Amino acid sequence: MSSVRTGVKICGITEEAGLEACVEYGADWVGFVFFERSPRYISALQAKALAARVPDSIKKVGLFVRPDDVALGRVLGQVELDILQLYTTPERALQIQAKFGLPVWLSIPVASQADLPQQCMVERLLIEPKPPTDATRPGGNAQRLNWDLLHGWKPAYSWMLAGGLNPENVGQAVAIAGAPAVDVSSGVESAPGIKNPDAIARFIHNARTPAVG
Ligand SMILES: O=C(O)c1ccccc1N[C@@H]1O[C@H](COP(=O)(O)O)[C@@H](O)[C@H]1O
Repeated sequence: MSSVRTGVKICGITEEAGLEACVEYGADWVGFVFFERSPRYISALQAKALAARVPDSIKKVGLFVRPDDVALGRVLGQVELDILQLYTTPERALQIQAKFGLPVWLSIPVASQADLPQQCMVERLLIEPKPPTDATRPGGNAQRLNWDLLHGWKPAYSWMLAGGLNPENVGQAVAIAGAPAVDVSSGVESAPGIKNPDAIARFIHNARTPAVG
């Protein structure tokens, strides 16, 4: 069992109480969703106000779905982000990384071991379940991956596990999948888009407390 501290990203921050819980309980990254069809969508101006309250020890991640350069430039002109989390093709992700000069995390939808990439050309890959065919967004659906698919998988690049995690299952997910870092949105909410500070506290604690059995 690994004793490495699990990295934690809390995604879809829309208001101060959720952000304060991330700061108080020690999240490594907070995510702002710039995808209008999400219940966690916030404008660049709202993100700017929240970002001003984030200490340097926590990195700010902007989440974009198939963004064009204009949309990215508009947000980045208003909010200081540290990382771009993208739902797009690998080719476009590389283009964006080169053009905007920020580290890129690329979401990889996984349904079987054959979907696990051999290599990574960006800073990190987010390993997530393939969304349901009728989903209106490519993530944030509270849908979990079969963690057994990742058991013993040790890629030579940085990655993170996402999808359907919550305070009750994250310890087991980390133990089975060997995930060095985890990402959560729906699993720490009291309503879509509204984070629950107590759930954030428990999620972060349990992500870093190895589950046994
Ligand atoms: O959170 C959203 O609304 C969202 C919208 C579009 C793409 C991704 C989104 N969220 C990301 O999805 C995963 C898993 O979310 P959940 O914990 O299952 O709700 C997470 O990486 C979020 O960053």
